[in-house]
Amino acid sequence: MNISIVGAGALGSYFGVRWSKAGANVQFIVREKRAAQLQDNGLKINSMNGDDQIENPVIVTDPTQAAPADIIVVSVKGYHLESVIDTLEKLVDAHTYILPILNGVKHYDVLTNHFGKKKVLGGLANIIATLDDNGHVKHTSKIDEIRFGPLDEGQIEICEQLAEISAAANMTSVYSDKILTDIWYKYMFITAFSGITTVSNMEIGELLVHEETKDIIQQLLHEMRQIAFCEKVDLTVQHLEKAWKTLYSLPASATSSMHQDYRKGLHVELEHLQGAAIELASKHQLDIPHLKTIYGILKAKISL
Ligand SMILES: NC(=O)C1=CN([C@@H]2O[C@H](COP(=O)(O)OP(=O)(O)OC[C@H]3O[C@@H](n4cnc5c(N)ncnc54)[C@H](OP(=O)(O)O)[C@@H]3O)[C@@H](O)[C@H]2O)C=CC1
Ligand SMILES: CC(C)(CO)C(=O)C(=O)O
Repeated sequence: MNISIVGAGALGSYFGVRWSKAGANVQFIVREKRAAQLQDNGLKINSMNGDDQIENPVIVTDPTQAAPADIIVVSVKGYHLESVIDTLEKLVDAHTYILPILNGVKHYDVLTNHFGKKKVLGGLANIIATLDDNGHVKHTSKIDEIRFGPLDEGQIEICEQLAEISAAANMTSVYSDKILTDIWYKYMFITAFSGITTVSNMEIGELLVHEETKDIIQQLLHEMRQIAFCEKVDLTVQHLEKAWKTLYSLPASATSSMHQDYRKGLHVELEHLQGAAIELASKHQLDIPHLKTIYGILKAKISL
């Protein structure tokens, strides 16, 4: 299988290396700075599930020079999505599918508006990873799950092919026949988790102490569930319980990637996650006071 990765950051590099080692032809579509780093240092992953590396990754800076791909994995941050549309236009041909693995849902509208619903597969990732100063992947928990599935009947075959190569890779992969629900479950979870950790600048262990704080998290999850319902995605009470259980299962020092980015002074996906949720709520005239409060405070904090 030929896989192009657009966004060779933490996630794109991690899964790209694992697929490559399983026998896929993987090329990384990158900008000049990342290209230089990959040429100088190679592509390595340091992982609790086993280190791995590609000495000479296939690096492409001009998308018109890229080899045709069966699947283009999009793993940029939400705020960079618009900037890769041009690149994707040069990469997509009649046979190519796009697999986004960003958090959130807003990118599905952007991608399907440009490329059509038949082209865009459903995907998400559950992993805690970042790039170190050498541009190597630091994967810091046992979880390294990529989850994907068809959003359209015509996508079943390509998802099955991806499942086959992924099963041979040293990572966890799940072919889901209810990927839209999975994407929304993750969106509910991450919007609450990233919102509360970033706004408070606190880790999860510190946040699960007082009933009053826990109530805010519950309300955030509940508001996200209401938005999902209006978008015709039925997140059940069991989904809420699962989110709650997951929060309790995390080590006390765990936090969201948004909070980690905030602490490093990096740009955060506020508009892509909480901002987009507020837009959807407003379309459905839903009252979501907790999400709006978190968003309003974060907006002020990140513009400091
Ligand atoms: N990190 C994590 O643990 C998790 C992240 N996620 C989600 O996955 C998504 C990706 O996150 P993550 O991997 O951490 O992000 P990173 O910031 O590590 O990687 C994003 C990469 O996209 C590249 N990029 C941006 N614009 C372009 C462009 N125009 N052309 C080519 N490459 C480009 C950046 O490269 P450059 O160096 O050129 O800027 C960067 O390397 C996010 O939505 C995040 O929320 C989900 C689960 C866990
Ligand atoms: C919660 C986690 C680590 C799960 O993948 C995540 O998606 C994030 O923090 O962005």
